Amino acid sequence: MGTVNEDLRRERDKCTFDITELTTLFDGGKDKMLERKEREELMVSKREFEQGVCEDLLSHKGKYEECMRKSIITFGHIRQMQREGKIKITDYKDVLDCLLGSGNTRDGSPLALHYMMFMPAILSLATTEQQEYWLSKAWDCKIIGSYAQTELGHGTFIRGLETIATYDATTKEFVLHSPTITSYKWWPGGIGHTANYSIVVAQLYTKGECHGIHWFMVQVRDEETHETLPGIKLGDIGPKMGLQPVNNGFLGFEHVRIPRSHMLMKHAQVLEDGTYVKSSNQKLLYAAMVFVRVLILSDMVNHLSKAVTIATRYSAVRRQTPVIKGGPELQILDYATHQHKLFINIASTYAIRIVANKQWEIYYKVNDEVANGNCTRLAELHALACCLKAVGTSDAASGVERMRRACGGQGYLQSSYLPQLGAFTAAACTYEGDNTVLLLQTARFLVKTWQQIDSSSLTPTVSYMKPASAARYLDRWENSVEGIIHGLQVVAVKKIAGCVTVMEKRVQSGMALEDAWNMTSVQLEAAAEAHCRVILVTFFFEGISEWLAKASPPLRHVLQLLLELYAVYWALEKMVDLMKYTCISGDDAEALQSRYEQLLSSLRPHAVPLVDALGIRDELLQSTLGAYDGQVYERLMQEALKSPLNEDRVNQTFHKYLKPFMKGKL
Ligand SMILES: CCCCCCCCCCCCCCCCCC(=O)SCCNC(=O)CCNC(=O)[C@H](O)C(C)(C)COP(=O)(O)OP(=O)(O)OC[C@H]1O[C@@H](n2cnc3c(N)ncnc32)[C@H](O)[C@@H]1OP(=O)(O)O
Ligand SMILES: Cc1cc2nc3c(=O)[nH]c(=O)nc-3n(C[C@H](O)[C@H](O)[C@H](O)COP(=O)(O)OP(=O)(O)OC[C@H]3O[C@@H](n4cnc5c(N)ncnc54)[C@H](O)[C@@H]3O)c2cc1C
Repeated sequence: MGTVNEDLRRERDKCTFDITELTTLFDGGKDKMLERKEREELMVSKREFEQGVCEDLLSHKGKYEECMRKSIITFGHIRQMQREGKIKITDYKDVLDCLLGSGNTRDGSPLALHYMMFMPAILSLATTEQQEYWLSKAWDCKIIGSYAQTELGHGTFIRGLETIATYDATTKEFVLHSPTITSYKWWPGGIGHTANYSIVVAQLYTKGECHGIHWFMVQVRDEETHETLPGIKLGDIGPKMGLQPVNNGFLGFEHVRIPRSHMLMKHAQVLEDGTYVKSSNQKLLYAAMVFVRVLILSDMVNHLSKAVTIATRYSAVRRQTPVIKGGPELQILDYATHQHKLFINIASTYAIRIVANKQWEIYYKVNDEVANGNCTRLAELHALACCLKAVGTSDAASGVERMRRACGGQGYLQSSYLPQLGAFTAAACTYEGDNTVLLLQTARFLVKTWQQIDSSSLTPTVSYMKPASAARYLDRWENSVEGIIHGLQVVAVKKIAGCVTVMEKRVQSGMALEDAWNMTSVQLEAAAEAHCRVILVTFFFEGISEWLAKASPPLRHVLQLLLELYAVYWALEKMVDLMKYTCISGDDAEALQSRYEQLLSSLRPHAVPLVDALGIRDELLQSTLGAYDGQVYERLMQEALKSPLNEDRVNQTFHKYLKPFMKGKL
């Protein structure tokens, strides 16, 4: 729009640190930042980018079609980069990072699952030869894939899936069948009208015996005509709360035959004669889910970055109520309650970015170990990925909702882009494992760790449990980031220990272990969350310390404020637990509250620069409220005028219904 809103300009004039310096750290280095900017520049400069109608105004079908057009721009660009050797399948995480961070659609993409699940599943579950065959096709988008695991009847309990794959040794084929309505695959992204292949999860039967769920490559549509193949039943599942163009669908099989080579056999195999060869570790079969959970945490950074950018810029522009009679109305950003809404979410954005990067490091390390036959840390990685996915998506979802409310009524408009971000983050709380279920998986690991604490050495992410349970550790409280981390560690350990004690008592009183677990599961979920809070604050602390070593003094100061705000906020949120389990006093708690309020004031001048540093360009932010120039009111009006309802001065329903109704004729 051109001129920058005066209030926003003033915010930027006051900036005390080098924004590019912070963007460089956030992006993971200068090269990565430049690559991202170059990629985004290329993408938005494409002629096709601007064309088309606003997705929000389209029908369910229209959204799919428009998003397909736009997705091809992004995915075409990714393929081009890959053909030029700029990105490699070995750096698959980076491929996904570019894809998710620089996506140009408003509400997801029908090709998302191809990259987010289909290819990761091939990488995790296919043999080298299978990868050579399938990945090259998928990587070049010669085939488009989906991932069909969830069924109408079962999502969480995957051992209860009903789709059957029976091996026929006479023809060396598997026969896929959906025996009941509840066995129909339900939710696979892209299956509705986009994918021609899908990875399908089914109960494997060979030589009359069931060996549990396994993963199969199944062609569902003709590669040329895109017609559904015989025996395959599929379609779209209809409008959802969001992510309309992701093209989630249903899929069923009527005795569909696929070659033996289409079972993904990296970990378990069926030999030609039908002999089943078990995986050295059956949990490796779940490897793709771990990868995607790790990926989802990274994706939350994109959504939260957008939400805080929109809300913070809008809050600098929006003025409401003079605090002194006759004086100017205040920027809403100046209200402490407003800072309380915004700043923790700005801090969370930085925290989740750092934690997600650390999780990737652990993921790759453990994966290398597994590739060399060492599965010692597999359970730990699973527990970590589960709780970080659960707490990360839940924090992102509540953060986005808070940003929506921080924008008042305007935040409720689709043109603000906050409702779509809300739908993205809400979906992430459910897909790839419902958050409660995942926290209970982490709790299971924590309980086992606690029960073996004296007899075995602890893996790194739970190593704090031993010192934190020592009496000496409990006797001190310190109002500092390190002190808060100690306190949160004590809380986590005490909660886990408490759950074990309660369960033991219940079992001793005659309850079955499973019932005792179920009855204690509200506490178990909370214990897993407490453990995750330890991880989040600790990783953020470690990551910021690394950034501080590279940062110039003005930036260092702001980063320290951000870290401290994050730690103090969570100490205050968890005050009941801290009071219950540590020696924190009422005075300490009051001092923390007062420090928190000081931190809000200290961060106030840095709010706009901190979101500018997230580096989201307007074309990707796609928000009337969040654009860099802050011309909020002009954009809101412009978008409102595009509403199809404004095409007619008098809508036909006036004559058809309203007028007769008002005249008492209807
Ligand atoms: C233009 C371009 C723009 C691009 C923009 C892009 C926009 C994006 C758009 C959005 C895209 C949407 C993407 C959506 C992707 C979602 C896909 C899905 O949901 S797919 C569907 C996802 N569905 C789900 O996630 C389903 C969730 N359910 C599950 O994962 C499982 O059923 C379960 C884990 C809960 C239990 O499983 P069960 O077999 O009953 O296990 P038990 O409890 O009996 O425990 C047995 C033992 O196993 C252990 N263990 C378990 N897992 C693992 C593991 N992974 N590893 C290691 N170990 C593991 C466990 O610890 C235990 O150990 P121990 O204690 O015995 O030693
Ligand atoms: C937008 C979106 C995209 C998706 N994409 C795909 C896809 O591409 N491919 C695919 O296969 N699937 C996909 N899914 C499905 C998704 O993975 C499942 O919805 C998810 O795993 C939850 O399973 P469910 O829906 O069966 O819920 P349920 O398991 O029925 O859960 C319902 C409720 O019961 C609770 N519950 C269930 N079991 C337990 C338990 N043991 N202990 C305590 N509480 C429990 C849960 O916490 C939850 O609150 C997608 C879902 C969404 C929303």
